[in-house]
Amino acid sequence: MSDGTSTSDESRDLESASSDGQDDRSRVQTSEPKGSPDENGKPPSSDGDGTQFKVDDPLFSQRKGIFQNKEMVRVGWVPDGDRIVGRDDYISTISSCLNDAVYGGAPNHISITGKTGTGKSLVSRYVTRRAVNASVEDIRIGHTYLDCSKSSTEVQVISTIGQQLNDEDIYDEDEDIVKMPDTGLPKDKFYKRLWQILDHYDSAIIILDEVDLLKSDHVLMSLAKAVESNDTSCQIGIIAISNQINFFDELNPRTKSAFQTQELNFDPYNANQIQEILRGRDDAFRDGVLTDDVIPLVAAFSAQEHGDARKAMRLFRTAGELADREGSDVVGEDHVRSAQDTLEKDRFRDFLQGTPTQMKAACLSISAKSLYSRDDYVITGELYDAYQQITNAIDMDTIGIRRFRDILDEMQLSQVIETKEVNMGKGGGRHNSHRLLHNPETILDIVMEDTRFREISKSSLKRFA
Ligand SMILES: Nc1ncnc2c1ncn2[C@@H]1O[C@H](COP(=O)(O)OP(=O)(O)OP(=O)(O)O)[C@@H](O)[C@H]1O
Repeated sequence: MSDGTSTSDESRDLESASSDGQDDRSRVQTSEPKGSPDENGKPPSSDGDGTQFKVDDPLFSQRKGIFQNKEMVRVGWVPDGDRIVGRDDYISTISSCLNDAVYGGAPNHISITGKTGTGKSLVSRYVTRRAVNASVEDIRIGHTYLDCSKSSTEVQVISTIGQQLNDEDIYDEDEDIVKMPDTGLPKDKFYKRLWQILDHYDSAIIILDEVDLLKSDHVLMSLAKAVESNDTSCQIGIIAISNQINFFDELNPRTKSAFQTQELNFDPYNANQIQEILRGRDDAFRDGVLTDDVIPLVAAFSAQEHGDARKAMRLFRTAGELADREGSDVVGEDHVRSAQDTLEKDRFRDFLQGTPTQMKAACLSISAKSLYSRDDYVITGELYDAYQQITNAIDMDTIGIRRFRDILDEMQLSQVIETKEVNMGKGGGRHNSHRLLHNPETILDIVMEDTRFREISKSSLKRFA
């Protein structure tokens, strides 16, 4: 279940990646939103940098707070290289693919898959920044980062890329400044303006994150074929990122043939690597505020799914925020546990929002089993029985087992449950068997927020298990 963390101002994050000791002269001036990290990759010390301010109103006093640099535990922050753990091989492969762009040549396209929180975006943005900083004199490299969950139509993609690259006055053949609006032009005009903007650069690295959320892969083909089709002279390198392992295999054949890539699949982290990642950010907090249990516990919670560094980072930050909010001097185990609870509830609320009531009833059935049955895994038929009892108890329509299976598939895809096939022995046949991946009480709390389920309580669930 992706946590949907906002990664706004992504170009700003890319700008913040350190040059790792290299000449930090970016050939491309990108517009810097307020409060962006400085050019050395150091985050702005916006929250609690020790500066003392005097405020006349006695209602408002300056607290010391838990954080000294909260930006460093924001999911989108791109740290310098020595804080990036266990990704040297991927960094090296991606840099080989981008190498020629540094000298004005054509970069290779890259497709990256891997589970959520395995560092795909971070590594892509970090290496891109290094390439931009390293570019030889007079070579102009443009770079953009696009979250396709926010810009998913062809026009949105083209206009967002164009806007991010259109940071200084670029003139067309009639000496007019090229403007890239959000809407209001025919599609071919959007493309024409993008090509005019790209012509301004020798090469461009375009990162398309969550690329599987594009409404159509046509834009991928157009960008990949742009030079060959004489649309632009700019050498384009696309880094396309997806959580879906088969996404690139399933592209339509025309796109696939234009978009030939170096494929990379990012491995999940183990608990030790997650701890190392967190230790690399502990200076986000003031000296001495983190108790010894915090990092191991955050790492243990994130390792429960698959070693998700995104989850770890959010948990780390939220635990600090909770401690901060209650005016505590330290972050302790209890803050991590409360943060885990808060985040899990938020994620479930997001997941269940807008899903049919049937999904909620199905979630209750597996929660009942998880709370009260002895077995970890429950076969589909038993779950369906529990689901039917629940829908009958609250006088709700009951769907057939085929649709119920679809709902279980959706829960599996969203990592609410894990499904495996079991062999029930002679005559028993093979069955899908499911295990809840989350705290059943959390699910219960969220489902109960829907008034239709109010009459079911935790204790009453026992009879459905
Ligand atoms: N190897 C690493 N070293 C240091 N920090 C890391 C590492 N990998 C991930 N992180 C941090 O974990 C968080 C999530 O990483 P990132 O967004 O790159 O993951 P992702 O694989 O792109 O996830 P998603 O598929 O959900 O977008 C970020 O804050 C990132 O800085």
